[in-house]
Amino acid sequence: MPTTTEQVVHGLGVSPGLVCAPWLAFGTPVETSLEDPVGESVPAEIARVQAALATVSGDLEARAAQVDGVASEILLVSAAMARDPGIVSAAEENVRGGMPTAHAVRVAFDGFCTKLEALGGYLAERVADLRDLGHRAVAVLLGVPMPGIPDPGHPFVLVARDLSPADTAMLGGSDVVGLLTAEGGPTSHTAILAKSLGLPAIVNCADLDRLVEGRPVVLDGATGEVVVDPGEHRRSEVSARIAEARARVAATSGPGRTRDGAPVGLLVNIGTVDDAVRAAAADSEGVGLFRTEFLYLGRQTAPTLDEQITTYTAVLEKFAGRKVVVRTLDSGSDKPLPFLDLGAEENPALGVRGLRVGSVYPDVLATQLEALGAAASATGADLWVMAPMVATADEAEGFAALARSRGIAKVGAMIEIPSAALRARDLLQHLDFVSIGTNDLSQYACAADRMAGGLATLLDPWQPAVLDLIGLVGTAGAEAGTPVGVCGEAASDPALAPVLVGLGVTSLSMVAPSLGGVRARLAATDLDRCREMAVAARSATSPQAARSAVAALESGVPR
Ligand SMILES: C=C(OP(=O)(O)O)C(=O)O
Ligand SMILES: [Mg+2]
Repeated sequence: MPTTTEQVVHGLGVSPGLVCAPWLAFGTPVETSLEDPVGESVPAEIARVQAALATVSGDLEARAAQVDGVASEILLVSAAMARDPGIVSAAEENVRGGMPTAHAVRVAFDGFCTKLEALGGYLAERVADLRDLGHRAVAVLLGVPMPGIPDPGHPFVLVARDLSPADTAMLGGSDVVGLLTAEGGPTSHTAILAKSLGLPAIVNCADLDRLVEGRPVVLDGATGEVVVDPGEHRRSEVSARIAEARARVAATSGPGRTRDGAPVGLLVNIGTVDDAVRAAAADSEGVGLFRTEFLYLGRQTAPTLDEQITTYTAVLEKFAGRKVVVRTLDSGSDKPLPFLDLGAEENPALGVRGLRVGSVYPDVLATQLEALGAAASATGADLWVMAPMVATADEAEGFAALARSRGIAKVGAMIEIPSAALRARDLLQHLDFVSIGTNDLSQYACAADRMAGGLATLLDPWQPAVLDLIGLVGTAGAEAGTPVGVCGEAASDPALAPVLVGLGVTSLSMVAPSLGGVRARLAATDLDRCREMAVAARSATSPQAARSAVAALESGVPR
């Protein structure tokens, strides 16, 4: 029974897991003002500005060297931003104009943030990173501790308004055992990185003001529930549940199965060769989504055929004997590339992105498919290739013909546009498999920008409308005898996994740390129960009601 001092607040659970620990706030940046003292020598102050920015950049580079994969890449991009000549000269100009040095730097960063915000889209999302760099430079100039993750020497739940990628990237080496933020959505970088680190996380929690720093909290990343000041009884109940969950995960291994033995492929999502090296060691049946964008990002020309063959061969070799699903380039919208000029677009998320870029730049798609075909025949790997952002059966047919002409045996499409889900039956006539991208499917089904934390409820994959669309694809797949995967963030939610299986999904692809929880949940649920859960979730009229309806059917199924 809860004690009277307990308080419960709610956010959006984005990385499952249960934890009980004291919470600490993310270090707040120091304020600056025009009233601060001004340095005596302008040249000396300018030199200090340059040194501070170099220190911030160097610090991030050093941190990048301590981590790897996505975290390292994120830090290196931030390090480069701190050296941006435009920012350096704006800060110098402010110093020359008589501003106190730290304030001059702060104002320079604020100016660039405003410009980025005005540009909107992908660039506007970099504002948090840029602001964070400004705070760091100010801390160096004033000789105060860097804002950021505390280091108390014991495990703690980190509480913040939102986290910049640079800070999220450092979570791995810290004592943080859970994350709670006031902002952010289910596909924010905080959510994705927390999941890749296996950290329970809740975002979009409006009630953070009710928390008193240093007090213990119980954070349930599956339900989004936060219990502040848990009583003795609650704490021992949580410890028992954590121990049980660990034991259950440890007790299951190997290919995914429901309790009564129906196979459900459990696969990993990867985005680089480094990811492949790490993920190859995980207990998975292969790769369900290899995002190939990393090969194209941050360069002025497209990667050559040979370069691509080398990369794909390296990844396929890591997964010898297991299937690897590669997605062709998903550029455009939030991933613009300088060598693929698509002109100005009013609404890039609804513009030329994904497979559509292939019709403007057919050589880029043809070269990628040729490289994939060559890598498959060199390795004899079980290669499956799918296109992103397919909207119609004609597009599926065209892509399949092109891929098959390059020697690719298994050709599929991502289902991430409602039209493709509604007419999955037509698409499947041309394809060997489909994989549902729930991140974009939610965005387009509910017309809610996937990066907009304020729209998190609309982006929740438990939205009954999204479940309906997934159900249509599952039914079409079952009729055609064609595999239907899910490779969006929804695949890593253990509570949703049986629902997806009940909707007809045959494989789930996620970051490696999520595999154990999903495998254990499936192993505890019969296929018929999965189907009942799917019906119950679709009968609900809100994500919360869907969760509750499924939880009610879980009695007797260990969580
Ligand atoms: C897996 C997906 O693709 P991405 O997140 O790369 O757009 C998705 O949209 O769910
Ligand atoms: Mg997508």
